[in-house]
Amino acid sequence: DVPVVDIDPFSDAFLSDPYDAHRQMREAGPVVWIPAYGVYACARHESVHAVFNDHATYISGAGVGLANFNKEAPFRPKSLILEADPPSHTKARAVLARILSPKTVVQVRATFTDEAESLVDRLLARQAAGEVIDAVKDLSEVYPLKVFPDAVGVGEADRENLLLYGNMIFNAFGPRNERLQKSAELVQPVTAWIMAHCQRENLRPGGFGDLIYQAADAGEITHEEAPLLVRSFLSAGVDTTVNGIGNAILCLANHPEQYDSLCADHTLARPAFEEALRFESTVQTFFRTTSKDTALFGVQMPKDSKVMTFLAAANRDERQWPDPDRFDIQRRPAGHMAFGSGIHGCVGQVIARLEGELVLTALAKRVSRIELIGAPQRRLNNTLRALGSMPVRLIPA
Ligand code: HEM
Ligand SMILES: CC(C)Cc1ccc(C(=O)O)cc1
Repeated sequence: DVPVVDIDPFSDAFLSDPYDAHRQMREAGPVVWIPAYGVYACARHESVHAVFNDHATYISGAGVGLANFNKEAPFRPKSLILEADPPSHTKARAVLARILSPKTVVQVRATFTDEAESLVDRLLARQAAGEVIDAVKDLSEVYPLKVFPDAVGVGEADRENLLLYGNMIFNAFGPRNERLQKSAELVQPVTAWIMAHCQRENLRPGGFGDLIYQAADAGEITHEEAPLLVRSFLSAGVDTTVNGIGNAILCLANHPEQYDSLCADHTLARPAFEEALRFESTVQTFFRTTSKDTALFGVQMPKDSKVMTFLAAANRDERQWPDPDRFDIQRRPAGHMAFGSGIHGCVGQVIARLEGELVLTALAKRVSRIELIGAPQRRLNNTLRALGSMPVRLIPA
């Protein structure tokens, strides 16, 4: 029967350094049982991929966190896309996929590029004037908070609410632990601010948010659904890229020879960002729920069971990747699970890749080395691999 793995995947120790426990779970089998939370778990690439690609057996409608919406009320009104199954998922997905499309990337690339290059220029000027630059507070938290809300059409004021909200939402996919309670202390004012900025009158005409209301005008979705889909942009569109970019900068600071290759060939910016997503996996875990009694790689699971998928563990599975614990920007990590897979695979990934590419390119053009001048501080989160601070010296090119 199912191998048991006695770990707590939401403890500080695990979240600070999960890699040995990932290996333990992979070695134990394709599907294991975590008694601490009463969940099945998949840490191998083959089983994580299998779960994401069978959306009828492993559903999202009962929540993609630890909480089973068949048994307890959601932390907030359900997402119409993330926490939905076909057929309702299909229409919402089509609307967001059209807004966050490769064509959109062409339209925003110049603006996103200017923002990245001018931000790095300003950081070098501040450093030359004697300031210590923090690659999290001054760069990876700043850039996504400028370009994406601008594109959605959110006003400039109080945007730090987007970071507070993201932190809370990603904690809410985990257990109701002290970490979630702390981040939920602000839930009232932050949620009020978020919902206000999902209303059409607070969204710039023609921005990504307004385009959702235009889809409602065209009858693709209802006007009641529109604000909740804008909420999806505000929930998923910032804290993810903040940490995707932060993790990529840390990887390059920790592997200067890789950064040298990037500086010698800027076309490596996109593969470098992709390899950082594989190596550090911004989104570490999330869940599905079995829609019927089923068996996965020989392990029987009853209907209504929670299945925890460890994307970060799948992304370092030696059965899938040669030398998986080596950060290598020349690797082509196609097939990684950092954006998920299947019908719920990240609908914003083209925007995420654009932001990552442009920040790394702006750095590679102007900075010959990123030196850590103090230990980076992690920001522990139930779901995200996140950084709190990273003091650096940016050696000008
Ligand atoms: C490095 C950045 C990002 C990472 C690592 C990431 C990761 C993911 C993952 C793993 C999923 C799958 C969730 C599931 O299968 O249940 C997902 C879905 C999603 N992502 Fe991203 N994401 C990123 C950036 C973005 C951005 C910039 C947006 C823009 C709005 C976005 C919007 C969404 C939405 C709406 C979904 C739900 C899609 C669906 O359920 O069909 N994400 N993302
Ligand atoms: C990695 C995913 C779980 C990120 C995410 C969060 C929230 C939403 C939403 O629709 O609110 C969608 C995607």
